[in-house]
Amino acid sequence: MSSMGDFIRWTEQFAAVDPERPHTRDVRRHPALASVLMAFIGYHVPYSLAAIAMIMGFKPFGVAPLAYLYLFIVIINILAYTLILRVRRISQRFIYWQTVFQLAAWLVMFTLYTLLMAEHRAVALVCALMTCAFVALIGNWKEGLILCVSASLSYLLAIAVAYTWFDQPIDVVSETLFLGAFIFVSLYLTMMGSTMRLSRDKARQTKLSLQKTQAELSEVMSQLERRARTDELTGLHNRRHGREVLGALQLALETQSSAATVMLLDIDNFKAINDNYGHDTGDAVLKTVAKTLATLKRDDDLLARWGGEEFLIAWPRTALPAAAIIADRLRQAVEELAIDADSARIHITFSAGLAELKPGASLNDIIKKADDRLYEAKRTGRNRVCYQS
Ligand SMILES: Nc1nc2c(ncn2[C@@H]2O[C@H](COP(=O)(O)OP(=O)(O)OP(=O)(O)O)[C@@H](O)[C@H]2O)c(=O)[nH]1
Repeated sequence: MSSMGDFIRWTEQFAAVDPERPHTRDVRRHPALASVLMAFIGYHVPYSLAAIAMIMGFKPFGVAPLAYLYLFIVIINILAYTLILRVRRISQRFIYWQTVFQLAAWLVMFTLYTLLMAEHRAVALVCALMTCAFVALIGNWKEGLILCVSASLSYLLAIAVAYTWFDQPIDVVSETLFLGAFIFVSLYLTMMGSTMRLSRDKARQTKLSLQKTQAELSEVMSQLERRARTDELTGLHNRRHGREVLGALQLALETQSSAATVMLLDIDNFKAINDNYGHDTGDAVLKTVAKTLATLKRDDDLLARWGGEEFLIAWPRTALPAAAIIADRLRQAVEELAIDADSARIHITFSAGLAELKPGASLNDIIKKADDRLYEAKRTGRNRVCYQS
């Protein structure tokens, strides 16, 4: 872990609600109970244990173990507050409850240490300062201020109790200086922490909105890309994308020993449909033909709208004679269509030309060959498939 940020992120992940088991660590339903537990884990238990240990005379190395213990307590507080940071986003009520228990904890802590071990009062205050600083970093200035004021008041109260009822000697000047320094530094840290938090939140916000914009942008890009490859009317591949797929198919033939065939088909007398029934009916006919061809094709067959009332089909792993059989089946399927238009039923046919897709040959030449055969089919009576065997 290289920095405090990494540490916070790690503990946030640690404290994150498990989406598979949302009830775990989800304190939304019981903020008060969760807050009591948190306060006990964070304050009362370690402070009480420390106090009990020292009351029982656990001072094998003088003051040093006490300092380590404080350090341990501060680490636990940091973890507890990191959990709060997580929970804050869920329940604002939680943080209020937490603050109430913090006030109680300060009172218990200062009173205990001031009464039992006056010489360690300063250590307690330094730990309070560290906790304040951490709260300021993850919380907001209000919480930092509440902590700072409550710590100062607890300190004053503890001194008053020690002086009045326990006859402890009090050095007013040094106590005042120490408390003044505490208030000054903790307020400074609080303000600094809140500024840091604000800018961190802002950076997080900016990052989120950037990520959102990026996601929207890539969605628009993929939509545009899809549109650039698709024919709007029929939903089939358009000519540009069809050509690309055809090129790839031809390239693949160089390493395969199989054959592939291309077919260009053109709906017969389509102009008459437009003229007699209108452009919308013409569009509907195109869509019906496209749908019929699409339902009869295999997954890796290429079907594209080549332009106007012209379509291109390419069959991989299919030699010319086999393709001719498939083409004729398609021709029959389209011939059997009955498309409703106004009060009439439209019957259509298509003419088609086939050409073998050969590796190394020019794609334009191959398409031209299929086109020549298509016009041969038109010339020789339409509703037929022509190819050069
Ligand atoms: N409704 C509609 N018509 C289109 C579309 N694209 C092209 N056309 C029309 O298709 C007709 C094609 O007519 P022609 O090229 O003369 O061919 P044809 O009438 O099919 O005659 P043959 O091909 O010789 O059988 C033209 O009237 C075009 O305007 C389209 O997207 N929708």
